[in-house]
Amino acid sequence: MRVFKDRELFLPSSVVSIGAFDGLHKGHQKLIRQAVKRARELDVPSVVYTFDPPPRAYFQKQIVLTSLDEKLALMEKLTVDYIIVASFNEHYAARPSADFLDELIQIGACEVWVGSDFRFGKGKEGDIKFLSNYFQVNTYPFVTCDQGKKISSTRIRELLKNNDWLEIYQLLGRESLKTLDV
Ligand SMILES: Cc1cc2nc3c(=O)[nH]c(=O)nc-3n(C[C@H](O)[C@H](O)[C@H](O)COP(=O)(O)O)c2cc1C
Ligand SMILES: Nc1ncnc2c1ncn2[C@@H]1O[C@H](COP(=O)(O)OP(=O)(O)OP(=O)(O)O)[C@@H](O)[C@H]1O
Repeated sequence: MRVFKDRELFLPSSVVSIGAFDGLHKGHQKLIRQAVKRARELDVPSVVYTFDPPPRAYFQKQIVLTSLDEKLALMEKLTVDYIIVASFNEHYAARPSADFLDELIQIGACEVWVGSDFRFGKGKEGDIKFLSNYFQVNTYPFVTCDQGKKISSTRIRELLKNNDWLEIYQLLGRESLKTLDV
C-alpha cells in the first residue's frame, strides 16, 4: 500500500472509497472491501481517501478512535493499493466541493464507493447527488449490528463512555482499539 499524505496522486483510473473511517468498524470494512473487490474486477488500483484528524474530531472535539498509524495498518490488511491522507484543518475544511471533485478526477476515479449519508466540501455543501453528476457513485447499504442498529463511530464513542468493550469489539469486528485523548 502506498501512502500519500498531503501529496498529490495522479492515476489514469481507480476505484475510490472516501471517509473519515475512524475506528474502521465493520461497516467501514465492508464498504472498503467492496471497493477493493470492484477495483480487482475492473483491473484498476483501489484508493482510500481519508482525513486526519477525522472531521468530527476537528469540529466537535470528539475523541479519535483510531490513530493514523493504526488506521494505515488496518487499511493495509484490507489490501488497499493507495491511501490519500488529507490533513483536515481550517484551510482544508474551507475548500469548496468543486476542488474535491478535481482531486477525484486527478486520481481517475471511475467508481466511487460511499455510504448514502456521505457529504463533502465547505459547510458539507456536496452530497451524493452532486457527486453523481461527475462520477459513477455506488452506495453501500448500511451495515447493522445483531440488533439491527446502524454501526457507526459515534455509537462506538458512546459505548466507550460505558466501557462496554464486548459490544465495542463486536461492532469493530476485532479485539483491539487504541483510542487517543480518552
Ligand atoms: C474539501 C472538504 C471540505 C470539507 N469541509 C467541511 C466543513 O466545512 N464542515 C464539515 O462539517 N465537514 C466538512 N468536510 C467533511 C465532510 O463533511 C465529511 O466528514 C467527509 O467528507 C468525510 O465523510 P464521512 O464523514 O462520511 O466519513 C469537508 C470535506 C471535504 C472533502
Ligand atoms: N455501518 C455502515 N455501513 C456501511 N457504510 C458505512 C457505515 N458507517 C459508515 N459508513 C460509510 O463509511 C464512510 C465513512 O463514514 P464515517 O467515517 O463518517 O463513519 P461513521 O461511522 O458514520 O462515523 P460518525 O459516526 O463519526 O459519523 C461513509 O461513506 C459512510 O457513509
